[in-house]
Amino acid sequence: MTKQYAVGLMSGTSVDGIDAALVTIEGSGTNTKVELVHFVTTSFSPDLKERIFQAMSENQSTSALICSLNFELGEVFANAVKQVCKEAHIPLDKLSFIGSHGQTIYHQPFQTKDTFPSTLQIGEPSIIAYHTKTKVVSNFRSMDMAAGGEGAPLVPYSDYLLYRSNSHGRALQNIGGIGNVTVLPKKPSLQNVFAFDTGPGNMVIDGLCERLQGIPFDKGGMIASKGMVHDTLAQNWLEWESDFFNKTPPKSTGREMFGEVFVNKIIQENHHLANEDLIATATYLTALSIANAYKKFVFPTHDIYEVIVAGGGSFNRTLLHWLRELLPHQEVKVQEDIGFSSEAKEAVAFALLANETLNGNPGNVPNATGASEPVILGSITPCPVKK
Ligand SMILES: Nc1ncnc2c1ncn2[C@@H]1O[C@H](COP(=O)(O)OP(=O)(O)OP(=O)(O)O)[C@@H](O)[C@H]1O
Ligand SMILES: CC(=O)N[C@H]1[C@@H]2OC[C@@H](O2)[C@@H](O)[C@@H]1O[C@H](C)C(=O)O
Repeated sequence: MTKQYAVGLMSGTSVDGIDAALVTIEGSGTNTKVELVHFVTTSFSPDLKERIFQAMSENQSTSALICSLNFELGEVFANAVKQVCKEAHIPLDKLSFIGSHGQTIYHQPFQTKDTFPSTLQIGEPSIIAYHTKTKVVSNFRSMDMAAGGEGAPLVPYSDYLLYRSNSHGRALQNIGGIGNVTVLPKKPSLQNVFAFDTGPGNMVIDGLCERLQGIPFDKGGMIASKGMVHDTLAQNWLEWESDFFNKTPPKSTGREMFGEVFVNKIIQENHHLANEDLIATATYLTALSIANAYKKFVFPTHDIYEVIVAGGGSFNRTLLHWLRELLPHQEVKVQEDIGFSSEAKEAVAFALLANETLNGNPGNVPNATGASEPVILGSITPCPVKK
């Protein structure tokens, strides 16, 4: 088995920037060994961030904007690859491949009266490949959808490879823009791993911070820690999307459900509450949606000893406090407690998924996405020059 350098790129639903993880990787499937060499998060400029949100918005988006952003983001992703390699003193020509998730612009996993089941991640792989002179694997979600899946979540495959335990059941909870969990039973197999989106991660908290305080997020959960939680209000807000919360997994969601419209409704209906009370209640809402999801869909059938939190939400101490209160029988840890990085997890996963694609292995977990079978994910864009 040869050790290769690879970069995983993730730009998530929070639109806070690009996560780039430089890893070494060897082997494939259950023999994969992956090590994080270096990690960077590069922020989007405020103007670019605004245009990405505009492209996602059903009222403001245009085809010209999406077309142009696709190429612009390709360059921004290529720059993130260059930066992570430069900081680690690894020359670009040592890179074997890049796994790029892209920026989700729209995710509609179901047939509706106007739309076909579909998902769109942009950030043109040819531009990334050209500027880095490296092969790129991208467009990971489409093949799973072709096989009848929701195209998300995909990280469960990497969770299975990296975090399975022979001694106890684990829940790996990501709290990014959206919250999603991978359930790894004790001594798991790919057949009994399952996963689903639990609901909002930081998306509602961030939306309120932006609208009420003019700041992108609640650092450390400080604002929420000063506010008062109105728990019946949080229960009511969850009721607005009760179809999603009651649905049996597999299921996935996004900004279409917990973005602008959800946040606007909270603000419109609660003028009388102080800003910190609204942010505190939204923080509780995320914790409650996670705990409710476990009580409904995980605990009845699975013995879970520990919950390991990743993603930006793991830095929100108030959110973790509520999660621990609501899950008194589990140990709620963060990735760092078990020797991994909370921030790099998803970017590492896309390097690992690209490696599976290049080795001809499926990368979806049908119990997580609802696909009819395991399929090889992604599109491969070759290195544009002979190396
Ligand atoms: N120090 C911090 N304190 C509190 N919250 C934080 C902190 N750092 C990051 N966050 C939160 O985490 C979010 C980013 O998380 P992350 O990068 O995991 O999301 P993402 O990958 O964009 O989303 P997803 O996983 O849904 O695609 C920020 O928008 C913010 O809400
Ligand atoms: C369509 C899309 O981009 N979904 C994201 C989002 O962010 C978290 C959650 O919703 C998850 O379903 C998914 O991302 C991770 C990386 C996944 O596929 O596992």
